[in-house]
Amino acid sequence: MLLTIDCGNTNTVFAIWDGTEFVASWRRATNAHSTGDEYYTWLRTSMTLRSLDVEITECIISSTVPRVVFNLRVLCDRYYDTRPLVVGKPDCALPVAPRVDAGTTVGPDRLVNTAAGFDRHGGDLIVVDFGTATTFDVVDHDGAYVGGVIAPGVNLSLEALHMAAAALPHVDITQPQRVVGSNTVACMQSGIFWGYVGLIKEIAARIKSERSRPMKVVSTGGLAPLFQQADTLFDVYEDDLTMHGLTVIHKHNKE
Ligand SMILES: Nc1ncnc2c1ncn2[C@@H]1O[C@H](COP(=O)(O)OP(=O)(O)OP(=O)(O)O)[C@@H](O)[C@H]1O
Ligand SMILES: CC(C)(CO)[C@@H](O)C(=O)NCCC(=O)O
Ligand SMILES: [K+]
Repeated sequence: MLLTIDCGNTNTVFAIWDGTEFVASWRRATNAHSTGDEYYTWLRTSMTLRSLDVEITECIISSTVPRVVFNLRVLCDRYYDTRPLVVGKPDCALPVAPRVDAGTTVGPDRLVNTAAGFDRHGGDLIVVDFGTATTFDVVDHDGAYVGGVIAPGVNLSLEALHMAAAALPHVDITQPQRVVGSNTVACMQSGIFWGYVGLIKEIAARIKSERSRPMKVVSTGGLAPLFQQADTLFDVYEDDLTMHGLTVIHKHNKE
């Protein structure tokens, strides 16, 4: 079975792919100090808790945090006796090469989302991922990643307000009933929520107009449904997009 690992700046998701479907997935905080031994004991325990007895024979990793890769490699090598594919490394081929400025290192999560989006929907796509940052990945007609947009993530924006202003509390994102907040929390939630709705609309519209063609907007990440509630911002939402992309890239390298 294949172990897929999507390591973001905030969270790392581990999932097991049996060739047809994901049989389980687990999420933990990203921590560059976690060792291979720790990952293994945690995964073993997590599997036991679900009465899962599977043999992991292959592994693919996407990591936006380079330092974490070393310990994930140790996990694969020591405990599963396999050399992992690491997205973005020269020995991990992509279905279609990105077309960006020379010397640019595209985030592996964006390359994975591109491969996943193209596999499911074909080309001319905008993939919006609500992670630590909110990214827009532009996928050309042939499936190449050709660039995009990086905006501050929703939770990061809320945290920045709290950190920078003494009188602003820590708040969670939610859809406010009204735009005009009548207390501090409601004001902050309005700024981030409606500001984000505007950001998504404006950026998607400008990408479409800059490329002068219709493009499908695919969203992923836990917060996408919250924004979709307020307005029609995306054509489709897929919570498993990044994990799907890892299986697509793995398959491409095995063919
Ligand atoms: N209403 C909500 N308010 C706050 N957080 C939410 C809400 N709904 C989902 N989430 C959180 O959104 C996160 C979505 O995870 P996702 O993998 O998309 O990004 P991330 O883990 O925050 O970032 P990264 O992938 O960059 O590490 C999860 O941590 C989930 O708990
Ligand atoms: C933008 C993030 C942080 C989103 O996870 C990640 O994709 C990244 O670190 N990217 C590197 C820069 C780039 O993609 O152009
Ligand atoms: K993510």
